[in-house]
Amino acid sequence: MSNTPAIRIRDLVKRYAQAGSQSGEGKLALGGVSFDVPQGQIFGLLGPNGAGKSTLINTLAGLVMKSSGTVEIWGFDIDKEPRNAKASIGIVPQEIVFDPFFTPLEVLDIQAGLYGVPAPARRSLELLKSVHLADKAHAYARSLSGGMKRRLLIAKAMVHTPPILVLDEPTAGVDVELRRLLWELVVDLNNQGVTIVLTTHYLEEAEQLCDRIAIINHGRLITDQPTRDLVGMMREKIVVLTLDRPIVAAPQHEAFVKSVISGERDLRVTYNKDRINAGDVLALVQSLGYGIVDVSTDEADLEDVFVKLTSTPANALG
Ligand SMILES: Nc1ncnc2c1ncn2[C@@H]1O[C@H](COP(=O)(O)OP(=O)(O)OP(=O)(O)O)[C@@H](O)[C@H]1O
Repeated sequence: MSNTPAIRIRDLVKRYAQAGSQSGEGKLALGGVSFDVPQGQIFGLLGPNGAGKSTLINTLAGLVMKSSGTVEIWGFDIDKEPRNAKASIGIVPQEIVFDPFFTPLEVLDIQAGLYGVPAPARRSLELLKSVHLADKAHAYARSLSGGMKRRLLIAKAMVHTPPILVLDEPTAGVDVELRRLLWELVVDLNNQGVTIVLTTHYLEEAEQLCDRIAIINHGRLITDQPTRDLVGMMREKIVVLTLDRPIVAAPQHEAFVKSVISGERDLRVTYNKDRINAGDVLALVQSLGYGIVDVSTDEADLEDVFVKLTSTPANALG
């Protein structure tokens, strides 16, 4: 298992059947996606709404039947060895669903039973401790706060001690404090050797947390890189200048990626930060006889990369 990826996805296609459609043409949610999730990493799966993230995760969870392609989880093909594949992955769903009349301890015991974990091997209390819910072990699930329920979902996904944990939008709509707690939990689990896959809308957190990021858009993989490299891709910086008089023509330079007049006296220059710096840009503008009244700069981050990579319009997918 040492070099096998935790998850291996090849040419994954999912076309949802369209109700009432006679043609067999449905909604193409995944149009042939291939990538690996390396073992031991925190892997971020990002994409705009409707990109296909949930479809992909639900395929891993066995909740969505793929149309074609192969998926291996911990080396087990989900078609050929579904039980082993299922035993190797824990999924934390987006939706919170519990029977309100069970206590957290019962929720975990029942889930362990469903996974065939024998009673002596169950770690329900230990899991509750690890998600800071030990004091709620005997409370009704309905009495838990939203944040507690989310933590219980993480514990529930771990009852069979899977080597891979997948979290679908774990922090959507939760407050900053709880978000931090959830991320700490994720990092703790990862430090214990669990490979983590998560989807999130919070790019700043993905940037801080994930070792590697894949971005999908319109059902296609558009990038899959170490986070460092992805952010490093943005070699561009922007400086916005307000000048002392109307600009006749936007100054150009070979190190400028773009130079545009953004207002009568405003100039917006995108430049390659490996080649020149903001001071050089200012000096160039001044050398053309303009006085500079105001300056601001903009640093690229994952958000810029994301916008840049996902701003392409939908292609032939339909
Ligand atoms: N059961 C379904 N039947 C038909 N179309 C579906 C179904 N589920 C999802 N889709 C469509 O497939 C595409 C991908 O949806 P999916 O939920 O996987 O995207 P997502 O990236 O998870 O989006 P979000 O971030 O909004 O959850 C969307 O166009 C969606 O409308």
